[in-house]
Amino acid sequence: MRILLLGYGKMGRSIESIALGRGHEIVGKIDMNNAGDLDSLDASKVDVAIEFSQPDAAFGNISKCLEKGIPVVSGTTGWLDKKPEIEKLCKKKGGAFFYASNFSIGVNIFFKVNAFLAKMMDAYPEYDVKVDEIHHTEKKDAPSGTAITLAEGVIDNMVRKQYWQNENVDKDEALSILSYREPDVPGTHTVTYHSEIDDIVIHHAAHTRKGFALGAVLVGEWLPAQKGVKTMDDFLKL
Ligand SMILES: NC(=O)C1=CN([C@@H]2O[C@H](COP(=O)(O)OP(=O)(O)OC[C@H]3O[C@@H](n4cnc5c(N)ncnc54)[C@H](OP(=O)(O)O)[C@@H]3O)[C@@H](O)[C@H]2O)C=CC1
Ligand SMILES: O=C(O)C1=N[C@H](C(=O)O)C[C@H](O)C1
Repeated sequence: MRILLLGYGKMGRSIESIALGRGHEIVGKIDMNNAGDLDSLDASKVDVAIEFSQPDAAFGNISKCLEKGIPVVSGTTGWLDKKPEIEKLCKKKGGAFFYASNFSIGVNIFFKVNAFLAKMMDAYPEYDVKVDEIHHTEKKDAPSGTAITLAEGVIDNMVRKQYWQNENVDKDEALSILSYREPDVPGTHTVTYHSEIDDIVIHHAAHTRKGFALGAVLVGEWLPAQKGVKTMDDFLKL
């Protein structure tokens, strides 16, 4: 597979290492310094683009690739207000686009457990629920994309929670997401149900970025044979 890396920071480098180990070729690396090179890129030399850049760069990167007919795997968080536009462009161009807030298999299992637990806890209003996330201090967005997906999983399955806020809020209908930044933490997420009597806690802690990077490469191997807007549910069939 000939892979174009959009974003060559912590994730781009980790994806490069996994991709080379699986026998793939890296045909280009785009970061802030050479972002203009994407405009003149020859799309016939690329099978798939893997995009882990930053919130203000993702939309431009992805739309340029889709315009050129390059399938795109994106993991950048913090730009999702513009995702509907990308999905429209993908359909218009007959292309392939994949987004996930988290590419780790473990987190995607955790998402399913979270939705199941929220449905069960809907019948027990004595429990309040919150989401905590901890990431490294260089992270540009808050809350994390993963925390937002977890919050959406609760809200979709629990009648009493209607929206999330990125602060501690004491309202029955609001779900608090609390964000913490600490050196070197790859990504830790916790969902806690608290009552006067006890706590029920589900927790995922990434030990390294390998799980995110491997997931992105595996999706990159799969996506070029697909058409349309795809998600982890299409890929993993959990
Ligand atoms: N979905 C998932 O599973 C995961 C998602 N992420 C997300 O991926 C993104 C990247 O994370 P991470 O690698 O840790 O961040 P880094 O800050 O380490 O890397 C970001 C990279 O993007 C580059 N960049 C900046 N502007 C552009 C541009 N216009 N075009 C292309 N590249 C550009 C930066 O270049 P320069 O170095 O020159 O500034 C840098 O190389 C974040 O949004 C993060 O939340 C992270 C882990 C897992
Ligand atoms: O920025 C990161 O590092 C991570 N970002 C993703 C997110 O915002 O959820 C995924 C992972 O937690 C690491």
